[in-house]
Amino acid sequence: MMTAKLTAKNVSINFKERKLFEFDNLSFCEGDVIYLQGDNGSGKSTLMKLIAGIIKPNSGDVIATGFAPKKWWQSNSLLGKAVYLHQHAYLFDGSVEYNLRYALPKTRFSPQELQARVAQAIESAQLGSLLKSDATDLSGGERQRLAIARAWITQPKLLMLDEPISNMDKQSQKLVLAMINILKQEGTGLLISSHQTCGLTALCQKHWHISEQKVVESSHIPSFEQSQEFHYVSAN
Ligand SMILES: Nc1ncnc2c1ncn2[C@@H]1O[C@H](COP(=O)(O)OP(=O)(O)OP(=O)(O)O)[C@@H](O)[C@H]1O
Repeated sequence: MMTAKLTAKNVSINFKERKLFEFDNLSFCEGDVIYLQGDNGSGKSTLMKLIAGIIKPNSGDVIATGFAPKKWWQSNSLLGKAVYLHQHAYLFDGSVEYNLRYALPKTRFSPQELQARVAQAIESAQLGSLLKSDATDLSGGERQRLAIARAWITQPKLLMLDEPISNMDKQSQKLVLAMINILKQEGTGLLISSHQTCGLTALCQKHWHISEQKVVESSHIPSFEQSQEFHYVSAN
């Protein structure tokens, strides 16, 4: 099977008169684990929405290759090719269990495999005691764990996680890190945004940095320890 890949070329994004960022060529494909870094407001979420097909660039294109062709009656848009997990997780009205089981990928897994995957997600995200709770009653960190567990079950080819562990305590961060690590091992392409380095960024192999209105790619991942020290100093 061909590798699923999204390539964005000659992109520029403006909001009214203000240029947010531009770049010549970036691609995101299965197997990639990319750390997307940038200050608050630099455009990390906007870049993810562009790749997800939620917004269109002012100039440039995003091209998808390696995906199954759509049926003739379906529009061949970018939407749905890469899953975008919003910073503030969107959940459905209903219980945690309903949220986990909603729209499961019945074509990719057998019913037994799916059952096992759901059970593993509940265990990994420690949602067992919350299954019957209303998703709207969850705490912020629990909601994020649920949203990630749901994405984990579906094992998308490409997954974008927008600040996935912000506002999480250490224990929740550890759970999420372990789930994301499994997706990495399964070959899911991951694009992970964070304004600061964290345990997650240590999993990454590529670095996209939005700085001075440009998105720059490199293979150098800023180290986690260094930045902890930096934050310690800057907090005082
Ligand atoms: N639809 C829009 N119309 C106008 N301005 C927008 C729109 N979407 C985003 N912006 C602006 O673009 C800038 C970048 O927003 P974005 O959410 O992409 O940043 P970010 O890097 O993800 O920030 P943070 O780290 O704070 O989440 C912000 O100043 C925001 O106000």
